[in-house]
Amino acid sequence: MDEKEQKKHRKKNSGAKANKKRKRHQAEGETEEDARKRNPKAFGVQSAVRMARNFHRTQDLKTKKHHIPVVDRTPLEPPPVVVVVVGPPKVGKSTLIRCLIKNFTKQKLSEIRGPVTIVSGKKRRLTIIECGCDINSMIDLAKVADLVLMLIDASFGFEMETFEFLNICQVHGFPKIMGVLTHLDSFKNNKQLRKVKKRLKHRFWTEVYQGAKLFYLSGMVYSEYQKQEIRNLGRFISVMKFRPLVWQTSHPYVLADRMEDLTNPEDVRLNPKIDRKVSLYGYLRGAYLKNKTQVHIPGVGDFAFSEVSFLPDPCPLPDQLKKRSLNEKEKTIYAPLSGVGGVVYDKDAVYIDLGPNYAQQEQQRAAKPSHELVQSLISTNVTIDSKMSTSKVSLFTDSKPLGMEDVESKEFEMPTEEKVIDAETGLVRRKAVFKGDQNEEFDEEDADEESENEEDDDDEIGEDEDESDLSGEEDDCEEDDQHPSRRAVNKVKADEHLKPNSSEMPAFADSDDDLEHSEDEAAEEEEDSDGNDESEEDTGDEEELLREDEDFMEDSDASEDTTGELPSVPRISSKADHCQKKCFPLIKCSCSFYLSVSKTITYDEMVYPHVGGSFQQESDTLVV
Ligand SMILES: Nc1nc2c(ncn2[C@@H]2O[C@H](COP(=O)(O)OP(=O)(O)OP(=O)(O)O)[C@@H](O)[C@H]2O)c(=O)[nH]1
Repeated sequence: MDEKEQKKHRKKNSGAKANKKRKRHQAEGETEEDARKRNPKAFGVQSAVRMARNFHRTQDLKTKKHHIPVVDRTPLEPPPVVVVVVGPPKVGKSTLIRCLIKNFTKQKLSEIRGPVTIVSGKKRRLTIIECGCDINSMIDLAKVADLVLMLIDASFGFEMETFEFLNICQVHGFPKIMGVLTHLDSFKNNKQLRKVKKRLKHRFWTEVYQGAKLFYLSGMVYSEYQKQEIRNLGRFISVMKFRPLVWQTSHPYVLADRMEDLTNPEDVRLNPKIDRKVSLYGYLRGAYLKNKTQVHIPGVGDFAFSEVSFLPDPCPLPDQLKKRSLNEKEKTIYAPLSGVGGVVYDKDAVYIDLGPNYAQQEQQRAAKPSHELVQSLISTNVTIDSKMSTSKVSLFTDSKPLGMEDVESKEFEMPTEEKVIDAETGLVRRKAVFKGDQNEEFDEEDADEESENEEDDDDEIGEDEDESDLSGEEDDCEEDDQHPSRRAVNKVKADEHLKPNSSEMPAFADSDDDLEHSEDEAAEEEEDSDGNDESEEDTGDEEELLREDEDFMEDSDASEDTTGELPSVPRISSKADHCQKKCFPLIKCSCSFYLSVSKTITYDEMVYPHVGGSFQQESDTLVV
């Protein structure tokens, strides 16, 4: 019987016995070298390819370690990481910033202007800024960027802006760059989508580096990118590590997130090219900043600070308590240029943020017209009286423009004010009463009577109702041989012309002078209207017709008085003063805009943020 060959005994490599054996060998002094000698085959080169691969790997690791000794000067509480969102026009930069802000802070910013600082984690803040498509903005922001989100429209492919920015980045050292593909929803075919993604990815890797991170935003839901994708991107940004760039760590620099022009607005008005004194606010990055050092402001030039001071952190990191995530209170946002930032203490004022909703409403409702009003008031060189006398107003789209002569031609009158107390709410409402309203009432009554008698004057009543038909028939008022009801219709027409005229100057309507005047006027108008009523009671008679015409002329006189007072200087100037006080920061903004584009002005002790221009390395410090 053949005995089955027994399995050979395998030496134990682990366990108590093996450990005992190993210890014994060590005690005897046998090293790895000895083991190699004892069994050279086991340690010999098995495969040349594997050997080469191993060699490369160890070399790679060694070179990686060479970077580590770079001194990281970031303080214990580091400044916010500068995230620059770059891309061609309409690629979705603003949408992405809005989504990121919403993701981190649960707040919606309708309009994004300038840098927005948010707390993104327990130890990280982000300053997100959109980079315009002009080369100057790119140059300036490439210097200060820690992370670049490079947006690419996948439906279109790469655009020149992307490559321009990449080239610019090479000058001062490459910041971290992440690609973001948008407009992926425009692909209906999955195969094509995959192909495009692959092509763009490889192109991106060639330009940036092999394996550079590329995010895909696959489409929009209610004008926002998909929540999960934004969350992933946000998470990635908030845990990402940054290697300090030599240029950035060796230069102190400030990315100004707020600016106040401290120059007296009156001086600026008198001389728009006056030297300005400007305060810039922002986090200091890179290195320490000495007082009275020279600073370079891109696009403007080199200047010296007059003063540098510490301010409380407007967007602080949360307290270092042992917890996993931020609570709602800690998710702060600071974006003064976009109108967000709570209470802000300024050199000469305190600003209180009234919340995003309020800001939006204000912007939509009141702010915009008042901007224009204030700006036009500041930039005006001629008096309002003279302007009013030469200006013309077109009340309806088809009507001929009305000048001062027309207003003085005794055809129109201002409405009178009637205070109406609301019985339910007790509110006092200021109703504008036109003479024509009474005429209208009369017409209606008259028409009722006439309709009972089945007369043909219904057409005129129809005209009365149809305001638009009346607009182009001003000259008819002067004709004396008209039917009285027709006359009344024309008066209504005149009043209607005045209605928009009064709304031409809404800003002056609530001044005190105006109110006082309106009361006087109201009394006057009441008298006039009484007269009118009398005249309207008897129609068809020629004498009455003439009398009515006289009344009309009187009314027109009244209207002349009213309209004559509209452009009077005290009323307007008082309102203008009021506006100036109310909108003070806006005035400063408008002036600063002017300065930023003008380079012929000489400035003294002035610092000014301007994203544009090239950096000359004459000064140590950079303020963007
Ligand atoms: N379908 C689709 N539309 C997008 C996508 N991304 C952005 N949009 C739309 O593109 C338009 C432009 O978006 P914005 O965020 O204003 O683009 P932008 O780059 O900030 O534009 P500029 O500031 O003018 O350069 C908006 O109407 C977005 O709704 C996307 O992925 N898919």
